[in-house]
Amino acid sequence: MIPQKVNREDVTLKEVTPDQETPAEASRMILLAVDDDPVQLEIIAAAAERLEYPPIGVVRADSVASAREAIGSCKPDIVICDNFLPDGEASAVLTEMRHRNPLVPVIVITAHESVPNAVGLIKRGARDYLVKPLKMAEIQQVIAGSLAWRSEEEDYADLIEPDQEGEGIAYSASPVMKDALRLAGRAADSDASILIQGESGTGKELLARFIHSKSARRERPFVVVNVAALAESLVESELFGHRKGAFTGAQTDRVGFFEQAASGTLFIDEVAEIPLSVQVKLLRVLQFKEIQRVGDSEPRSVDVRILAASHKNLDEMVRDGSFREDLFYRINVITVQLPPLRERREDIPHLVGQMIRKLAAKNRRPLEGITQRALNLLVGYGFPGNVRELENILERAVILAKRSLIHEGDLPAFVVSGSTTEPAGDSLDHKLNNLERHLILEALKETGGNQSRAAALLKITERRLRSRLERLVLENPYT
Ligand SMILES: Nc1ncnc2c1ncn2[C@@H]1O[C@H](COP(=O)(O)OP(=O)(O)OP(=O)(O)O)[C@@H](O)[C@H]1O
Repeated sequence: MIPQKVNREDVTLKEVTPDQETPAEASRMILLAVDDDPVQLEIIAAAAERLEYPPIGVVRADSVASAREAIGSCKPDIVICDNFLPDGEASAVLTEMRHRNPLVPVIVITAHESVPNAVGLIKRGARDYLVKPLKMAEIQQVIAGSLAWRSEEEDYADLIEPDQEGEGIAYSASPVMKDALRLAGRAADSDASILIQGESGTGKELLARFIHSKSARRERPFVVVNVAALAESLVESELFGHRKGAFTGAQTDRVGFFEQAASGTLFIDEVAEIPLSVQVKLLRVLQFKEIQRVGDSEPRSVDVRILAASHKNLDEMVRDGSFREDLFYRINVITVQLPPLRERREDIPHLVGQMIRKLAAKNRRPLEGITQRALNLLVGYGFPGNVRELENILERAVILAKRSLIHEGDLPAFVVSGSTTEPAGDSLDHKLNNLERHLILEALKETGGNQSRAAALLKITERRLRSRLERLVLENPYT
């Protein structure tokens, strides 16, 4: 069975003014029912649809494969899945759901004799189980219980506590992130150089500021230099300064970043971009704590703590000779690896809360929070641009929102239909895919989902548009 697509018209709020909006409309949910027995599917659907609150749209699937597809395309808020399916077991559906969005409750249907098996699944993250033969009242109870559990866990509007400033590193529940923060906190007070690695937008600069603020140098300057933003020929003079007349264009003496950071911390962002010829000079600075301005014959002593960051794999660069091994060991006394956001999805609700508060204040918008459905879509999105991308998406939503909560319709189309759960966000191919996805979705939105007109807008044939949609694992969310 091809997972039956829920009609987004049914589940998306359209133009609803704050006065018209009821709490029920604000939190319309999607239930994915997975069973190869059509009778059981009907019982689940009837039970769900008869629940008065919250209103639920039901998507049906009859195999692991079609459930996987539906999880990707329909972004369920709750899953009820039979333990045994023709092509596999509920555990496969549970794994897929937890990978895509660990906050979505999964309920397993089991025969009486297989209850121990279902209990095993609960240990692996399933929310509850239902024993056959299914009874409407029990299904409704389990659904209501699971969703109540969700709102207890994630009372999103309340995440925005009045006394939170919304600045700084957000609280994290992710074990990997906690380890990274613990390590950074322990190393902060030493003078050791720290290398912060992580994809773009994972918070490397924010972490560097955190380390500085926890160090004995906190009252001294924190200076940031982004090497990628400097012309290659100027990296040396920007870092170390220059004397008047040292080269064409050096009209005055200039203090470099090292001297600006005297007694404080210098954060060298995109350290991998330092040309080899300057790397050897940086190594000398770290060894002897002396810098030499370009055009100067005398070295000057400097006392600076170095924090460096890169989204590139410096190990690999050392191996291929584009980064000096001795410099690598100097700047890498301690390495803190920041995980991509898609690997710590459990932190998204809290980040969202903190950011909405900050952005609402910044943009002077009376925003109170986000609907459960909209948050659910964010948790399920891939975030190739990590926390920075989340912040950009929320800023747009805060500005667009017509009501006191951010709704699904305030999120960009690529989040709603999002298929960016693919790995690694840094390659050119990945970025191009995202751009293409974005442009296609914009065209589809503009034409109300009409593919032939969207293709005309994009100046490609409809056939080509269809093949693009397929290649990008994208479906037309406006049909
Ligand atoms: N853990 C976090 N808590 C709250 N905000 C965060 C967190 N991580 C990142 N941000 C926010 O996301 C944005 C990007 O963070 P930052 O500039 O530190 O990332 P980066 O890894 O240095 O990016 P790049 O590699 O592109 O320089 C910033 O606005 C920052 O405040």
